[in-house]
Amino acid sequence: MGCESLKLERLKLGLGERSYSIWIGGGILSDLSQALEEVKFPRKVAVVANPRVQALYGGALADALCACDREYHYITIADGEHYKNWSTLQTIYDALIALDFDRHCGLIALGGGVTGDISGFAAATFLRGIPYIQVPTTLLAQVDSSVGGKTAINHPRGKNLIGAFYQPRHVHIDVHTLQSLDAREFAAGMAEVIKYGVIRDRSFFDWLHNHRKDLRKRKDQALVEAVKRACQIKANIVEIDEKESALRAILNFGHTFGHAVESLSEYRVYRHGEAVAIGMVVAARISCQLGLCSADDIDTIRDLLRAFDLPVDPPDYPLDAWLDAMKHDKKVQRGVLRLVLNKGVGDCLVREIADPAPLFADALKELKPSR
Ligand SMILES: NC(=O)c1ccc[n+]([C@@H]2O[C@H](COP(=O)([O-])OP(=O)(O)OC[C@H]3O[C@@H](n4cnc5c(N)ncnc54)[C@H](O)[C@@H]3O)[C@@H](O)[C@H]2O)c1
Ligand SMILES: O=C(O)C(=O)C[C@@H](O)[C@H](O)[C@H](O)COP(=O)(O)O
Ligand SMILES: [Zn+2]
Repeated sequence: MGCESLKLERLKLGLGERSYSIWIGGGILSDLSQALEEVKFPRKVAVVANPRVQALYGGALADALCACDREYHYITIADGEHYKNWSTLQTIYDALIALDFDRHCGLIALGGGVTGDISGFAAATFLRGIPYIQVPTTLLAQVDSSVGGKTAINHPRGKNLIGAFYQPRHVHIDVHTLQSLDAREFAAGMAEVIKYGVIRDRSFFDWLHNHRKDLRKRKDQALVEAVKRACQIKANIVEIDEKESALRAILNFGHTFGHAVESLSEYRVYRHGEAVAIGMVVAARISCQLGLCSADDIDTIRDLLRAFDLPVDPPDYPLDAWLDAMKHDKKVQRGVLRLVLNKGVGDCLVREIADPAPLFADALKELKPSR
């Protein structure tokens, strides 16, 4: 693991008056003032974080907020995917009301994707919308959830079923925060990074393969490059289709099955990224069955996931349970499941699947760990 000095990278996500910058650097957590001034962020701020992240980075962020003359308050939420729910959202609303927040106050989400998604949804709905900033501290949040404005909470029957599209004013990514992540969380983030290569960019996929050792060692330069390329791919897609009327659905590769893995296991067993890793292998298998990729392509994808110690084998639930869980996927149209399928490695498409049962039965049989 290393902390070399790094150039600040600035990306732009262009959405007219809702455009914002994504800054990526090392050690930039303590230097938020320029970004806050650029977006005229409110003077009264609430930072949402869980106890672990608050203990690690709350002090540095508090110093940064003091340095730019912000009145700040911390709102502490419980740690874990199974707390991405109504009750935690209510905790945030209660705190904002107790702090006399008005529309000229702002939220900062400091943490992983759970904190980012729930804080973003609180910001979207409190007083019908207050400004917020994403300060992601997991790899998954830095490459995916902090960018693009999908905010949500889970429902026991399905992932992210209650939410809103609501863009942040700024995304502030400090890759040095990734040094304190445990190995499992780091790997979970790599699943979403690999996703971008599979759906959109073969050269990025190959770069990930060639730099897997540096990435596993969390070398700063490799991390910045991976985060930057991932955010750029996502930003390009969101700029074209902010609200997922078409193209954006490809960012859901591996998620139809992955979300079913999460909800069937009650959000307590698999990290989101782990579930997506399994879901991508299932999607690749179905792509192969439909003639869109070769068996070698499945192996290529699975091998890179395994190189980061990600799970690739679907857990053992009955076929009916899988099919029922996938009914709640947001890509379903008029009751028909739509899957994102890879064309080789580096390209993909979305296809309606009128009769998913035989395809999934076959994929699950083929992917049984004993083969
Ligand atoms: N909105 C989107 O576009 C989008 C995209 C992808 C995923 N998501 C959502 O993101 C969530 C998953 O996010 P996640 O993987 O970041 O999980 P998470 O937010 O639960 O964070 C994982 C763990 O890492 C800890 N942590 C955070 N930063 C740390 C750090 N720097 N050092 C040490 N520990 C740290 C957290 O306390 C937590 O225990 C899911 O709910 C998923 O649905 C949303
Ligand atoms: O940004 C998107 O669009 C994505 O689909 C990114 C996914 O990685 C992410 O997990 C997202 O939250 C899933 O969206 P959902 O609409 O299926 O809940
Ligand atoms: Zn995801």
